[in-house]
Amino acid sequence: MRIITDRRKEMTERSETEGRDLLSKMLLVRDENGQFLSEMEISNNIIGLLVASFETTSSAVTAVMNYLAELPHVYNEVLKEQMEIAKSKGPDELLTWEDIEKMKYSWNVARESLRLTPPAQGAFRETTTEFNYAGFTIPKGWKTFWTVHSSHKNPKYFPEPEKFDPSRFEGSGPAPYTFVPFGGGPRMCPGKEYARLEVLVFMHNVVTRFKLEKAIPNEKIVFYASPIPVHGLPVHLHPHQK
Ligand code: HEM
Repeated sequence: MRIITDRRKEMTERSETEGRDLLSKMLLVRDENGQFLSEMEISNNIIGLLVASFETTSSAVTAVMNYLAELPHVYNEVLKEQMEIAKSKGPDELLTWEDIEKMKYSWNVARESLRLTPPAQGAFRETTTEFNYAGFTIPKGWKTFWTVHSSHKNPKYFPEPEKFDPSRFEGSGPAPYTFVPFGGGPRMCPGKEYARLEVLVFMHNVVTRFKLEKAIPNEKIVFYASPIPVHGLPVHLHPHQK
């Protein structure tokens, strides 16, 4: 809270009108009544953003690494795709947006990982109208919780739902609103594209350098807010032969 108070004072003294980072932008934004956000609201928003972005992405990256270590045929296909991209670049050249767009198989793998091991389990919605679901009447105004698992494991939309099969995402992919690791509708995750970038860049940098071997073969997955291997997924990294 003190950081927020000090920054507000500093910005007022300097008559700053352009936000240079998230905190200063939040200090400048006004609500529909022209009021600035309170320090408590700003603090809640920043903590909310950290919770929504950090643990989810870390869980997603960990789950992908776990599958790559466990499934050599999937790892080999990802390696092939990522090596093609790596070979097309100079030694210190950074990845570009065009490179990310080429990572089609890798993204199918990441999506299949998000389907089977989703970092977020669902979210709340308030019903705007009464409706019937599975023989139950849900009245208008009730708070409901939609879950990711019931859709992701539904054999009607995902045959052999427990099988890791990235080809489900080829072509037009799953039907709308059946693959929902980032939610859906107007409150869908705003960090979705950023998360895609983080996961794919991580995959590229690990796979093009190393083969992965799990240090604990049957490591248990536990749920805090997101699923995470109980010991943090220790792996042996074997550099590729030159
Ligand atoms: C793999 C990573 C991530 C997953 C699986 C994920 C998943 C989700 C889900 C399921 C929701 C609820 C959506 C809904 O109610 O329909 C959500 C909301 C949200 N996410 Fe993410 N998220 C991820 C990464 C991120 C990142 C990187 C950021 C920010 C940089 C972020 C920021 C948010 C915010 C602010 C909300 C609340 C949106 C609102 O209520 O309007 N998320 N996320």
